[in-house]
Amino acid sequence: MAPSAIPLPPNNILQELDLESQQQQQKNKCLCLKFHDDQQMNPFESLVDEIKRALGPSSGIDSADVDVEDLMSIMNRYQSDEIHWGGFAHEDLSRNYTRNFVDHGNGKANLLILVWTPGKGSLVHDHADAHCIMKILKGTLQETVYEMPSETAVNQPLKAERVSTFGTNEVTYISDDIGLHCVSNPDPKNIAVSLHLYTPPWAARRGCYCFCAETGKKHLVQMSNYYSVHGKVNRKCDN
Ligand SMILES: N[C@@H](CS(=O)O)C(=O)O
Ligand SMILES: [Fe+2]
Repeated sequence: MAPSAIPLPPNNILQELDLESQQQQQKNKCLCLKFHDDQQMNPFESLVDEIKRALGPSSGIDSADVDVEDLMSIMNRYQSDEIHWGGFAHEDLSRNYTRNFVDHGNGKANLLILVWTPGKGSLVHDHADAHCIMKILKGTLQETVYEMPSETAVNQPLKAERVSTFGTNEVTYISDDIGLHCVSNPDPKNIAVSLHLYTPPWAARRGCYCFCAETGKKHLVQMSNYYSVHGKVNRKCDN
């Protein structure tokens, strides 16, 4: 059917043919534009776009209805290639790892690329009541999960539940309902890189707690400062 913006003269075949060809040209133009857009987005950018669509529009920050399995399968489908995300991944061997901001997921999330120094890792920490999905983009990461200590426990060592190793392209999930964790790069020579989706972005707003494994004592750490933002290094970063 002809679009209402272009009225079709019923008895003029030439004009009708002309209109059909105009419509076809318009369709081709649309396809070209779409193709052009897709061509401009590399597969990592398409992944970010897909994550944002899954998170939904910026209608409210609370992601109680977030579909973790859907987000995990979106992240699983992406085949990591450094050429796609290398611009975000800043390494700094003077730190255990760098936190590089990629996107805020329509205001509902924090999407970060972390670059892990060989042999170094994070402190034991919680995730500020948010979902955390992690995909390994390069190398290997080791995760130790601990039981969440009870609020009343004083001077009690944390209980380690399991240690897992994840290789490139693997995806894993943690939340405070599962427990605490720490992550490290076991490779003595090569960096590792991971993509982390936090939703809602509570850690960036409120910070998260780091725990001493021997005593269970915790302290709040601010997580709102990034080593780089959209690929550009932030010289004032202090965490
Ligand atoms: N959740 C940590 C990284 S990891 O150890 O999972 C962070 O955002 O710094
Ligand atoms: Fe974590």
